[in-house]
Amino acid sequence: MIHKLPIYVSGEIVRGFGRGSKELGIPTANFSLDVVKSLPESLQTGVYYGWAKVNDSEVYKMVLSVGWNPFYNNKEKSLETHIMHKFDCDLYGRTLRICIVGYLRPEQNFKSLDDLIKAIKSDIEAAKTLLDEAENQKLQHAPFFSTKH
Ligand SMILES: Cc1cc2nc3c(=O)[nH]c(=O)nc-3n(C[C@H](O)[C@H](O)[C@H](O)COP(=O)(O)O)c2cc1C
Ligand SMILES: Nc1ncnc2c1ncn2[C@@H]1O[C@H](COP(=O)(O)OP(=O)(O)O)[C@@H](O)[C@H]1O
Ligand SMILES: [Mg+2]
Repeated sequence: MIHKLPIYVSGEIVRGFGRGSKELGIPTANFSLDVVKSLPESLQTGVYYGWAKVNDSEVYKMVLSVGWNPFYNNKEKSLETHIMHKFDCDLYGRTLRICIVGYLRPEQNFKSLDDLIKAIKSDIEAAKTLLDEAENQKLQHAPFFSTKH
């Protein structure tokens, strides 16, 4: 069964393997294992799009990867958000809030790093367009993003 969307998740940004920026050129803000374990069982692994906010920033578009990163064969499930905004410094320790709006595709293995990068870039383009739809635009104004913490 596919979990009903949107769902809202928040938590501290922690360190991953450092591959996102160095190997892919696409940084992903990782949540802790505690947050990953708190996800509903029925949220299937794969690639999603939605909205993201870091501490009291604006709300930005994002793409999200949920799973074991088959290309790297990770041992722990991860929940990683690429925020579509250029930040001047790193975000470790800050609070990330995300609204998961829609599903794009299952996680895949790829023949080369270049193919993985191409797939993620195409996810980013798809997410940009989908998030411009009126129904999805509304979600960036959800009360979840405006409450103080
Ligand atoms: C939009 C998006 C799609 C992704 N799709 C895949 C995928 O299909 N297969 C895969 O192995 N990893 C996928 N990843 C995860 C990357 O492999 C991962 O972000 C990278 O290894 C960085 O990990 P790190 O945060 O531990 O450094 C995706 C990441 C993003 C942001
Ligand atoms: N646009 C962005 N989206 C996500 N993380 C970003 C972004 N810009 C800078 N960062 C920083 O880069 C880190 C992610 O890079 P990455 O190489 O995936 O490292 P890690 O493996 O520690 O998650 C984030 O934790 C954050 O501190
Ligand atoms: Mg990361």
